[in-house]
Amino acid sequence: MERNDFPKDFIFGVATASYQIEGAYNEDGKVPSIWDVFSHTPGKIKNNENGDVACDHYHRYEEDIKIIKDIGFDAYRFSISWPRVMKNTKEKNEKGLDFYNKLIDKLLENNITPFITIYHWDLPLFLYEKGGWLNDDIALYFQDYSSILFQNFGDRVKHWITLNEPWCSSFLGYFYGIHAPGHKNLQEAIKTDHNLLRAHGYSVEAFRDLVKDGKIGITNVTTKVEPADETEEDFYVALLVDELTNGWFYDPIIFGRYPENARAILQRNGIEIFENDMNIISKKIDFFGINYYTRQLVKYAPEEPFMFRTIEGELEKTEMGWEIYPEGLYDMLLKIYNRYKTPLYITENGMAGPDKIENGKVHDTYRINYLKSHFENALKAIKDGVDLKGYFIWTLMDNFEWAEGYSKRFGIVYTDYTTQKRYLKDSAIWLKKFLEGK
Ligand SMILES: OC[C@@H]1[C@@H](O)[C@H](O)[C@@H](O)c2nc(CNc3ccccc3)cn21
Repeated sequence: MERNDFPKDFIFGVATASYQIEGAYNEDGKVPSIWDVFSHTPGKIKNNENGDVACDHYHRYEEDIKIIKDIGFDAYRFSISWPRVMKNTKEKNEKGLDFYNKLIDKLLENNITPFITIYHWDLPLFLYEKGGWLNDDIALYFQDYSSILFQNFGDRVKHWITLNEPWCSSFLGYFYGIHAPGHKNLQEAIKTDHNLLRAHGYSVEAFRDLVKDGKIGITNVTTKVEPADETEEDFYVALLVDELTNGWFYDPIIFGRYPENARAILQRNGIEIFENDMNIISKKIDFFGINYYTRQLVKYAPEEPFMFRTIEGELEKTEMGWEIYPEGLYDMLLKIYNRYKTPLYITENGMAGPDKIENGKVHDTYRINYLKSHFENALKAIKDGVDLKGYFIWTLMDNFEWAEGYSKRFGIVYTDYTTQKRYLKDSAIWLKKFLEGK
């Protein structure tokens, strides 16, 4: 497989997120986020690490852009830190806007197309203190914030993603409690997800007025859900879990309603489902972003509240314990495209590996094999009719991996956190050769 096997205008990119790489957590007027508070709370993050410094990208962005350029990527997906550009619900932080203006200009100078993610989990504390995603007003606060970004960057940035993975913000942040703000309440998860989708819709509405020649979408985590065994019961719960983890975040945006089986089982468990603003939520988008990593195997378990439990699979796993399952990428690209008939980008795909540095080298052959096999499945999907426009690798450099702190390395570039030096791993060198084949 070569780069030229992909369509001529196919985009290969690399992705990061503000809280995971920037550091400078309290510099130049940036106010706290819920992740600053969560990571400063003892016991929440492995080894009690935090994003105060991270990869110090706030001060090293020029060097990092040089690396992106050197590897040969067409595009770079990054997120804006809401608390870095807004001091409160009304006042902008000009120094924060300046940082992103310099970043965007440097990217364009290097002929790298910027893709902006408006929200990648770092909610300003001043909004959390007003109820955060539980407060219905947040949708309009998000529209105001989005509009400021569109007005400041929309002249140069034409590809926008409203939210990164509302499933994570709502279910990890408000039900499982392993992400900020660490709540454990299913009704809150359902409520926050509805407000996240409302915020998405209001942002799209503003975008159509402010960036008329731009494209906007939303990124969903997209996991292949499979029955653990070939029994009717396992097939049923697989359908149910697919609706709860995938359909719940895709269907409202295209069909203006939540998937019915998941809805029914939530209501049977006394959960209130929300209907308001479905006309806003389903405002037409230009693409879906798919974050694909692995599959989820489920087993019928009537004793469980939602009749299923997740089973550990037998396939080779990454350092996150996630099975390596490239065929699942093909399956989900076909499923999502054929159901929603909306252009797609893979906005994240990658793996955490047992990366060890020796004499400045990291021999991550496993990551080369991972990327190769997932590229092959993406290409197969294109050949089978999926309108797949691009593929962003997660991630540029090792960074703050949320609850895992710095213990998990997803980068194609190795970060030495004591010196802040960056080292191209073998996977980056392989990609450089692959991308040269243009
Ligand atoms: O975990 C790797 C990346 C993470 O660093 C990104 O910020 C985030 O967008 C992201 N989403 C997934 C897939 N979803 C997920 C599942 C379980 C825990 C955390 C994320 C993986 N990743």
